[in-house]
Amino acid sequence: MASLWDNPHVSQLRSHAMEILDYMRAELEASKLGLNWTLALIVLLSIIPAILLHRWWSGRKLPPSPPAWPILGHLHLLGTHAHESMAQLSQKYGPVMYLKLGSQDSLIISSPEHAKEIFKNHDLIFSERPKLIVLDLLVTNKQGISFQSMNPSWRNLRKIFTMEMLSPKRLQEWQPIRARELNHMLSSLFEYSEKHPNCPLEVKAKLWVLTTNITSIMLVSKKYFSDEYEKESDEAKEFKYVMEEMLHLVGSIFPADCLPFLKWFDLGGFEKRTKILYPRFQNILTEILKERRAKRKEVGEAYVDVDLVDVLLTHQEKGGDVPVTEGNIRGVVWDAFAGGTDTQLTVMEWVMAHLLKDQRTMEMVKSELDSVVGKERKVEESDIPNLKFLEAVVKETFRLHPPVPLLVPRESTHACDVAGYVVPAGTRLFVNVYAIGRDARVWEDPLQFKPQRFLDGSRKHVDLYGQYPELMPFGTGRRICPAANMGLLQVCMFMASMIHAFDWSLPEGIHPDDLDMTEAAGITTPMATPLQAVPTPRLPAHLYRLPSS
Ligand code: HEM
Repeated sequence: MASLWDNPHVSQLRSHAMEILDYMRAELEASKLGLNWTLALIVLLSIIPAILLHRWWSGRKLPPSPPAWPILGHLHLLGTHAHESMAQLSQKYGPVMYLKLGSQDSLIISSPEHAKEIFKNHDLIFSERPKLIVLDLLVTNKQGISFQSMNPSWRNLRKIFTMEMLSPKRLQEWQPIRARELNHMLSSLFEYSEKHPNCPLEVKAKLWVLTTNITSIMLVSKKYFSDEYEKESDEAKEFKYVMEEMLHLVGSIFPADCLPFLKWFDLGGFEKRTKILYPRFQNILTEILKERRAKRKEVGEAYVDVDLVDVLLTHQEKGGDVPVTEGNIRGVVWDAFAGGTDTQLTVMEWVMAHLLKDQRTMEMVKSELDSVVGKERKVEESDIPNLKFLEAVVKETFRLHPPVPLLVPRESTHACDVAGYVVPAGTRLFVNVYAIGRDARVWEDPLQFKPQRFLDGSRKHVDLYGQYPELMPFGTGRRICPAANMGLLQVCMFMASMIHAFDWSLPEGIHPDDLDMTEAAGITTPMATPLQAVPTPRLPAHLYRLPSS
């Protein structure tokens, strides 16, 4: 980071002050004034540069900003979809924009160049997460990875999480679980299509069962869900309710976060809901940990870790310089459930919607699948690197519908310079990857769904791992999503399997042009109207049978 003294104005001021000081010293010696006078003058003269420096710093400009209202600042300019409002405002006020959200200073970045500048020059300054009321209430969430400060505990947990859940070796070890659960879903879709030919189903609901089961098996070796909600156990229903409500609350803007004086009023009842929910969430985790500890005790030394909770418990037992606490374990379990479900579901629902809207592209995906996989077997994970067109479809969907459109907000720990503007300490950073993905300066025909752009031309090499600021749905820098590899693998694998095994069509009477492509409001952006589609099997019937049946 450039030091303040590197700035030409500052160093000029400094050398003037030094010259004056030298001159005064010489004069003092010549006039033989007393020591007290000398000291007083030195103190006085050292204050002058500080005052000048302060004036210079405070005279520098904040980034451009719309006219603000008293108290509300710019809050009134944000609609239900903050990323869309911010994208529109930045058309007028530029890609580096300052908003005052109530009392909260906020920096909105909407261009790849400035996103790159921030993460290249100031990633460390912007690596803290904001202190939100919801996190004070959901105490353990702050002790996991996503919302913890950048301290040794965060580093340790991120390392354990990456090595023990997401390393290539681990991903390979979990493969049979993904395959088994995926087969369950394909088989249940087949049964459904036999029993209810030409009847639509909610695509996301099916994918929810699949992704949540896989996540919960990896975390706690537990499969909570079956295909029919009515048949769910009370435990599964409670789990589903608590997770959905928690995600909703974490993604909501509590009015008092922007206007602290509202803390006494709990507008919208968010605090009350959070306080009721938290013990229910803790009860679920307490049960999981109680069962697991009992099992570990029963088996004794011969016990082998089978999932992430086990790994964390082992680290806890071992102790070490950076201990893993009970709160850390609960926090990481929450991170994986929250981070790992809605994000993937959102992008998969949009992939299906775009392909149903654009049947020509759907046919191209199928034709690639038929040539790489054929119709005599199901898709396997080893096929994924060969499905280049599908990969382009997934990238194009991430471009138009990044599941976390403003990334997870960060907050600056020190003042810094961005694009020549001053950004005070404590400023909240929103990188609008939604706006960047639709920027006409960056993308040709930005609003059109054109996967080919990733197969030829200048975007051919763009990947999703945080190296290309024009496309970074997983974020970048120190806080980049640690599970991007797993998320992408699952999205590609599930989409490939669903499209390979079934012909999908829109419900009768819905024309592709009439499909509602609006986004729901929230921290993630699924379709406002959940996608309904009709599956028709396209493989030989025996391929849908489960091995045991
Ligand atoms: C399509 C799938 C996914 C998307 C689009 C996504 C997106 C993101 C984004 C945008 C961030 C914030 C990055 C930043 O601040 O720069 C993030 C952080 C995180 N994600 Fe993901 N994610 C996905 C899947 C997952 C999965 C499957 C898991 C876990 C099983 C996960 C766990 C996390 C965690 C723990 C963090 C916090 C990292 C930190 O603060 O150090 N994510 N993710």
